[in-house]
Amino acid sequence: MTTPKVRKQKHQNNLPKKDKDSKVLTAQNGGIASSKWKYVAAVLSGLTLLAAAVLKHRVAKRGLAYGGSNGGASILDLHSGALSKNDKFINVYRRVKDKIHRAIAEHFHVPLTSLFLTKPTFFSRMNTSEAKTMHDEYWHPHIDRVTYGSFFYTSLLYLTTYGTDFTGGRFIFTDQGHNMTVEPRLGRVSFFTSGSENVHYVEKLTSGVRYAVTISFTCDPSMAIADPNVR
Ligand SMILES: O=C(O)CCC(=O)C(=O)O
Ligand SMILES: [Fe+2]
Repeated sequence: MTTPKVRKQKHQNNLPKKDKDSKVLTAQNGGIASSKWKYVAAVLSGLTLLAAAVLKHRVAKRGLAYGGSNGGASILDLHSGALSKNDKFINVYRRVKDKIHRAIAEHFHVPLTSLFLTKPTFFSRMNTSEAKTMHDEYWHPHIDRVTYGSFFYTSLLYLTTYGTDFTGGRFIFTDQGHNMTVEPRLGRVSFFTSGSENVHYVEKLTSGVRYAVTISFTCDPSMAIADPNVR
């Protein structure tokens, strides 16, 4: 969505037909679905869900309202998420980031110490406005490792709910055999390996506004970004 490399993958835009084994993880059922390379978790609960709701209002909505593209997709790239507060720092998404970091390490059997936050890590907003630049074209099937370079693992935390806040905008994994559709839901987390095994796209929105956070991790220490030890 954010780099020119997306355009190079445009030839893949013949949207594949869903195979009969495809799974739809609906916004209502709150379930868990996984395969070897992907995992869609149940919604966050307790304080982490509260943290997601706070992120939606304080960072995604307010932050993106400060700018915004003329087309249908906007991002606010925060990388480490460090924010000055009085005489120290806080991290605006530490609670959810730590939770997802642990979950990826556990699911993919990677030691926590070999899994580093990388960039871009960003908030996104999508709406039904007509695309004005290629950065607005989020609906092309793509491979995150190609698009973003440093990603080994992609995670998505959804801040709005399909069917309530927007329509269209479902996330589709296109691989045959493990075809999966994810309906975003506030607090739902999805993570997957960022390579060619997980080609995916987001359907065009047909109404409303969709907010999400993409938090990405790498196993290459040279691509790690500072993750300040802040509270
Ligand atoms: O917001 C989403 O569900 C995914 C967006 C995406 O695929 C990307 O930014 O690379
Ligand atoms: Fe992607």
